[in-house]
Formats: sequence, structure tokens, C-alpha cells
Amino acid sequence: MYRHRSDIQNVFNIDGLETNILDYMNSRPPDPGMAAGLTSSEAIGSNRFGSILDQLIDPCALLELQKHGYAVIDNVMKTSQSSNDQLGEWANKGKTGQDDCRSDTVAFLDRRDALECGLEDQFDFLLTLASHLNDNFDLYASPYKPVFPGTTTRPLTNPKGFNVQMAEYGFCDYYNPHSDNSIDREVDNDGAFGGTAVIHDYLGDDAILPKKRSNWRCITAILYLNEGWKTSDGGQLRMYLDSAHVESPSTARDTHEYIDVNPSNGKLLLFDSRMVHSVEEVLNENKIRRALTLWITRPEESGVSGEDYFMDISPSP
Ligand SMILES: O=C(O)CCC(=O)C(=O)O
Ligand SMILES: [Fe+2]
Repeated sequence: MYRHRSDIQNVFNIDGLETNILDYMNSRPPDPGMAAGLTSSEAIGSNRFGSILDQLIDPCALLELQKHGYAVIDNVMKTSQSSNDQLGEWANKGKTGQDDCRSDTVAFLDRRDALECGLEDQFDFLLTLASHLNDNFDLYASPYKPVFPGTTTRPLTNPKGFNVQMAEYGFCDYYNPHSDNSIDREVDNDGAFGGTAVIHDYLGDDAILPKKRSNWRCITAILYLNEGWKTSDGGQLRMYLDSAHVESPSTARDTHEYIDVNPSNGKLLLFDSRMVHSVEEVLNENKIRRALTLWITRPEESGVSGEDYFMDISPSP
């Protein structure tokens, strides 16, 4: 071993290479979950709202979520106009541009950002939801191993970093029908993507790869901040019914019935992240539509994105 090392040493400068690798590794940001030394309850959500969540979230709503894949709960937690305005100012510093299927702009808040805008209650509330759902929502058994901080009986957690998305839609902004956890087929070496992807090396030329979910999102939680929002202002969240298993979300407009959700201040929308939904165009040129979103996940290592999880969400006959 050492002899080989010294042989190789003559060809490469191993010591220099090792130093470079160490420097590189030390320059990496720490993994947010690990370095924060979080306990399981912190990772799942703060306890600040633990005791009052039962009052804020009607148990019937969770039954709705179970049965239909979504639940709309009004007047859960309102946001003051000044915090809403501050959020807009804050977000102007860090917005990211969008692609063809959406024209809104988003930014991600950590707790310090939320505090700066007077939105710490909203932030803590969203982070507590995973814990509440673990206690009150039946997720069905999964063959996938729960991984810390999830457990068999409490499989839901929050994404690493726990950032909350703020999305802003101005006049004419929209988000086309999509799923927050779409069905993908694996990409083959030729870059083929979609229903006919094949894996040439192992299975022959025409083998179709298994379907796979694209991420670990399980429940999407959205808190709306818009005081006095009217149906005529547009910007409705359009939820396509029974759409968790739709493979091409863009077709849902033609094939699925929907309900519209008015994004009014204090409203909480919970839905199975696989459901197809869109944000219809904002029609009022004097209004800005804002929302805070948290994706409640299973731990990434659980392997759950590989399964068509949560199969039984469609209404029982
Ligand atoms: O703001 C909304 O109502 C939904 C936005 C959305 O679908 C998303 O950001 O994925
Ligand atoms: Fe979405």
C-alpha cells in the first residue's frame, strides 16, 4: 500500500492533492440539519403553537384532506398589512426569476427574515404543522423506512433548512397547472425524458423505466396574506379534483373538474403535494397577491420519492 503510494507520489503530488481536498471540504457550508444539532422535535417544528393547533385546525379539515387530498381552512392566522408590505420590501432584495410555466417571483425566508417582517408567528405556525399532522393525520403505512427525524409513527418532517417560500403575483402573473411532486421517469443517457424514457444498457432498447416521484414533498401548506382579496381580482388557486395520479399536469385543464380557492388573508390551504393545481392570472392591476408556503416532507433518505406513496387518498366508494 505504502509502496504504491510512494510510486504514485512520483507521478502525482499526493500531498498537495490531499491538502486541496481538505481545503475544499472545509470550505463547504455545513449540512444544515446536522450542524444545527437539531433535536427531532425542533426539526419537525417548534412547540410554540403545539398546544393551540387543535383549536386553529379543525379536525374535520384533516378528514377532508384525507378524503379529497386538500383542505381549506379560513381565518387560521391573519397577517397585518404592515407585515405584508415589509415582506414585499424584503423580498425585493432576493427574488428569483421564473420560467415559462409561471411568472410569479419567489424568495425563501429563514426565521430571522420572518422576524424582520413581523412574520415570526406565521413562520412558527407553518413549522409546527408537520408535528401536528404527525399526531392527527393518518398517513397510511409505507414500506419505506422512516429516517431521523421522522419515525414510524411520526414520518413527516420539514425540509432541511426549514425555509418558507414567499411567492408574489402582480398584475397578469400566473402559475400553470403543475404538481409540487410530479411523476417522473428516469432520464436515460440520451437525455430522453417523459413517458418513453428507456434504459439501454440494462434492460434493452425499449424498456420503460418505473415511475418515480420527483421529490420528498408530501403535504403542501400555504398561508395567504391578502386582505380584502375579491374573486374578481383573479389569482385563484385552482385545485384539480382527484388529480394526485395525473401524469401530465398540463392536461388537467381539459380532463379534470376543479374548485377555486380565494387567497384571502388568514386562509390556510393544505393539500397532498401530488395534486395538480394552478394559480389563475391576477386581474387587478392595483393588487399584489402574496402567500407563504412550506412543503412538509418525509426525510430524504426514506426513499419515499421512489414510490407512488399515499396511494389511498382518493375517496372511498
Ligand atoms: O400561491 C399559491 O396559491 C400556490 C403556488 C404554488 O402552486 C407553488 O408555489 O407551487
Ligand atoms: Fe404548487
